[in-house]
Amino acid sequence: RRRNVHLPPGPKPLPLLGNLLDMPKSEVHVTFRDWANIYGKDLMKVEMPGETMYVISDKKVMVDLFEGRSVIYSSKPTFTMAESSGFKNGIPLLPYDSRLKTSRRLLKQGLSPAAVRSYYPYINNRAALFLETLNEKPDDFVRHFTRMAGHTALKIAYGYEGVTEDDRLLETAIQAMEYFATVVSPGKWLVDSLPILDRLPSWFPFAQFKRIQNQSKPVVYETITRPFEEVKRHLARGTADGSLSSYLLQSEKSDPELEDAIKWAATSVFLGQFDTTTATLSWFTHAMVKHPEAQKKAQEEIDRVVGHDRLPEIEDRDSLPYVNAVLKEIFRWQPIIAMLPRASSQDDEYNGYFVPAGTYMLANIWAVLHDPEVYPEPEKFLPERHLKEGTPDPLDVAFGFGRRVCPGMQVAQSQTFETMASMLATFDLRPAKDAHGKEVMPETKGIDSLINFPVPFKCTFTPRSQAAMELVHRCAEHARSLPDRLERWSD
Ligand code: HEM
Repeated sequence: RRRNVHLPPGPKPLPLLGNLLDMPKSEVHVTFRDWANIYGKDLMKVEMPGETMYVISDKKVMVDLFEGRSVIYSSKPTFTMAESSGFKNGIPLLPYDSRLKTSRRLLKQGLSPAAVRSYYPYINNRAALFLETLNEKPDDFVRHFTRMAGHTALKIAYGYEGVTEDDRLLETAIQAMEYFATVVSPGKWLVDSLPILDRLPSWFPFAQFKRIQNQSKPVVYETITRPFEEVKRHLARGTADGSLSSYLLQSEKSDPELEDAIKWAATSVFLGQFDTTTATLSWFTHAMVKHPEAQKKAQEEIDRVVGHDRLPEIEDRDSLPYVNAVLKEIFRWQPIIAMLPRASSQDDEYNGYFVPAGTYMLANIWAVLHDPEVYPEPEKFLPERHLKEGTPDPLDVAFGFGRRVCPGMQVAQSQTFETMASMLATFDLRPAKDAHGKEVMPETKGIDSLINFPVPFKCTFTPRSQAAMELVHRCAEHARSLPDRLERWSD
């Protein structure tokens, strides 16, 4: 019926196996970029057993489809493995249906610009407490990032206090996130391409995936239910503060389905925040250790603009263009989500190519952010490129597009900016030394997972001065003395 309409080009598939044998073990986004340079950046067809993927490596096509034709391209592929592991109602996995639209509406209210501004004082204070723990136990810096982001996420989502060293809620959530990263792994689980396998009993030989599902479910259930029930108890007693879930429970009409959507909206804030923030701040630390010249420039800017009598705050972002350029370059150089999965929900045609309903669309945002024609020498960490007029803003790509754009992007940018600027104001970040006193530069390599973390590395955090540490203690003391309530700002 469709004359002059073709399927997109791609590497030659084998019968049944498709391109499975051509797939690399790691850094799939790099291989897809290389293939796109041969077969086409707009749409490229990659065949997997039971699934045909269209890979997009061009920003204009992403914008055309995900924003211009968002009614067709805002759905998600079915992740059977993740759904049966307890994440069925998780917002990132929802198809584009009425449940998703309700969830996005709730998140829009809960993370509105005014709501996010109401979190600023809390995020600023958390940074001061973080710096104090960093000074006490510098080797545990990644763990401190996770606890700071986890604490902030619990506060925003539930108004929850008291994350202590052995806090079960945070530990359970970390476990849930680990399960999420395992079970949402495009191409890893045969059951995603052959959903009928999901009916196998867990005792069945080779049904290891069923056992993972059974282990994940109670962990996910506890993560979504326990803090939410606590909020409802606080609301009944009149002691709840302005957290996202207490605000939504009060402002929305009482209805079990809506309550379930609020519960999952709060969970998605909680789970959406701490791994992404930890990974971004880990790459920032890595970049500063390897690029002392960029670190020095950022510190000079902070010293000049903010001075030495206070810590930088989120509100200083516009006055610190170089630090802001460092932030942009981190999100460009090491996007923590390299590829975005989407699905088309009806037949379509683009640039002469046929896109059948239900096609698995994969946006290679890493390829866009590493395009040498847009970002010369893309492998290099060069914050200066963002100070040049006309350089496309990587933040427009790193947080996704259209109706599925990351709803937490303002929170994410606020917390990462505040933490980066405060660390630079008070510490020098340097490579660790070996037994002979020689500096050991960390290798720039990501671990192979859903979220792009750097491989573990060592470094040192040296206080920039005695006065800087006194400032940290003063600010941390002040943060501890404040009432820990979130007061909601009105829109
Ligand atoms: C460092 C930071 C972060 C990055 C780089 C990031 C990036 C992304 C990306 C690329 C998407 C997919 C967008 C798309 O498909 O077009 C996404 C979705 C999402 N993010 Fe984030 N994110 C970050 C932090 C956060 C935070 C702090 C929250 C919560 C407060 C959050 C909540 C979510 C949720 C709920 C979704 C699913 C939205 C949907 O499917 O409709 N993220 N994020």
